[in-house]
Amino acid sequence: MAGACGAAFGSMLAGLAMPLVLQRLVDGPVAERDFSALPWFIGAFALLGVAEAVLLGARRLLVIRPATRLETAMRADVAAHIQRLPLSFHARWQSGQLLSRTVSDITEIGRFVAFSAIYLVVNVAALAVGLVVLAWLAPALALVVFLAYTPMVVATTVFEQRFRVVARAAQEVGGDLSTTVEESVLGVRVLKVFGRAPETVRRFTGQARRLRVLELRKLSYTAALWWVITALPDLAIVAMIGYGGYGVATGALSLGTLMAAVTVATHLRWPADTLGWLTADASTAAAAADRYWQVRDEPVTVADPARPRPLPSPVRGEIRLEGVHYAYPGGRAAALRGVDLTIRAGSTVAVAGATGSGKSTLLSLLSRLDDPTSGRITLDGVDLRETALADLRSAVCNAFDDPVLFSGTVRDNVTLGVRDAEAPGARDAGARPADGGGAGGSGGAPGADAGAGTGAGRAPGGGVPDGAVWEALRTVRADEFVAALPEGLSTVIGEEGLGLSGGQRQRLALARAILPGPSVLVLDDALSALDVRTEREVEAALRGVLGRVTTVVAAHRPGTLRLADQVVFLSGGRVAATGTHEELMAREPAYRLLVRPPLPVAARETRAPGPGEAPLPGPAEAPAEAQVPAERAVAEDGMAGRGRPG
Ligand SMILES: Nc1ncnc2c1ncn2[C@@H]1O[C@H](COP(=O)(O)OP(=O)(O)OP(=O)(O)O)[C@@H](O)[C@H]1O
Repeated sequence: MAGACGAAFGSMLAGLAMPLVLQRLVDGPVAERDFSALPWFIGAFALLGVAEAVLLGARRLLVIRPATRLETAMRADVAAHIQRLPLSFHARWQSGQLLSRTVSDITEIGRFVAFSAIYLVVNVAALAVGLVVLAWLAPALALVVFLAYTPMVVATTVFEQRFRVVARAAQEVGGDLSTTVEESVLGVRVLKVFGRAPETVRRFTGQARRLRVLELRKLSYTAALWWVITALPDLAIVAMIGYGGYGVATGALSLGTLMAAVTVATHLRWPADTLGWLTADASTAAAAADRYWQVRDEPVTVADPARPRPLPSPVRGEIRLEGVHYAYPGGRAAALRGVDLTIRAGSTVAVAGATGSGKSTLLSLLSRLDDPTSGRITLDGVDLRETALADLRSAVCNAFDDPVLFSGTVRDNVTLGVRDAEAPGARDAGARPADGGGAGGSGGAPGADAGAGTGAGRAPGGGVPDGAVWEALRTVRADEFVAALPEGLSTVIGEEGLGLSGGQRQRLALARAILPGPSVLVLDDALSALDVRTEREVEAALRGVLGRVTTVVAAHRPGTLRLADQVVFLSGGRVAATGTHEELMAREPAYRLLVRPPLPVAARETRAPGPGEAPLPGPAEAPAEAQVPAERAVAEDGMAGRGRPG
């Protein structure tokens, strides 16, 4: 960058030297009509011209590498930073705003660094050097130029302040525009069925119009500045010619000096003219940099400790929550309020509770998507904050109710959680090179795919053998539909997994969670889109395959709750009760109401209570103390919800 500045400055000096050679030529050989030295003058002009051109080219070559490298580095840096930021940050920020900051704002900064920054420095220097040269040639003419250029500085300062505000507003609206596009594309089905597509288009058009108004305001500021910036140097030249012409006529000034002074003033027009848009560029880049640093300065609260404590090997999977509180930034009430819980290694624990009771929040803390506001969580006795995030996330895998799939193949999506070193089955891949077919429950198709996709039955992503991928798919009953896809594991599924049913997407997300062979599996309503029969099959298969894995599952359905060794019943962010499903059904009316709400009278008359279940009181016969807390629990949790799914 310094080299580029030097080259630009050199080319500017070469340009400014030409009028001085001109002065010598006019006052010397031309005035004396002695052209013997003319070739030297021509040579000097040619040399200065070539130097100016070469140095300009050098500036461009020198700057382009560091500037593009800076742009790429900033982009990579902010993208990595966004990935490190906790869940609470992502809950606050619109994705469109993040998109515009990582894409268009950094482009603005890159452009400023590559071009405008250098010329802002060099052109201001050119104006200063030009004035010094003029003062040396003819102080009176320098004064004329100086007086003309002073209002330009004032105008530019005022312009910069105003333009920056509008530039910032335009960038914000650009971010909103990206958010609207993104939401309208992701939510296209909802918008269509509720007939809201035209309204979204109207919203988009409104934002586009607001952007246009702001862009027009930017242009009107620039136009006003341009007017000042173009008019004043012209006026200066007119004044110089008038005053200088009088000086030449009276003999106070040589013709060569006047020509040189006017040429210098003309030469300074470009640096003066460009001040307008260079300042505009600087303001835009400054506003973009503000927006960039707004994200970059967000503290990474969930980070590796300075000296990470290793988890025991192998991880047993005992989890303890001690006085865990969690409050979302800006949330009205704490989502978790003093949760104490022990989850035995290898056990299956179901977390139940009304909507908004804190299930998803609790589950997200187990893999440190965020840290408790107070209290602590340990895994095999190690505080989650004391261990390396990579180790923790190898040990704990999540599947969510909203299964996010990325654009890529089925294989890419399912092997997403596997790091190269830990590829399951990689050790014994040699022993069963083509076991993709064997693992797939549907006969030859999976094997055929394994062969067709990779040639050796090994997946490219993470070095996971296709056999292991099929095994995971079979466990979650996804092997049949994947085998029926046109290219099996290599079928490209669209962004967000569109093209697959909700249940199919959930099963792929589940296969992704079990493939790395975690010690703790966290399932946040991860089977909610499956029909009851498939859910039972998947649960049974999961139990068989996962064996001693600690499983924490947020669940509503009695079938899932019954399978758990322990059910934790949350209410309003607190553990209201723990026990087996049957115990809670027998002794917790609120739990009973949640899991099996009162049936309509006709149905209640024909239905006998289940095993270990006390008869369910109807609204009329329920004891007041049993019914009120239950209803209040449900109502409170419902009230606490902000309509945002966990
Ligand atoms: N990003 C957020 N910002 C502020 N409050 C939030 C946020 N996400 C959740 N909450 C609040 O935290 C509480 C617990 O939410 P959580 O999603 O954990 O409930 P849940 O039991 O999983 O609900 P559901 O069964 O509906 O998924 C709710 O009151 C909810 O409104």
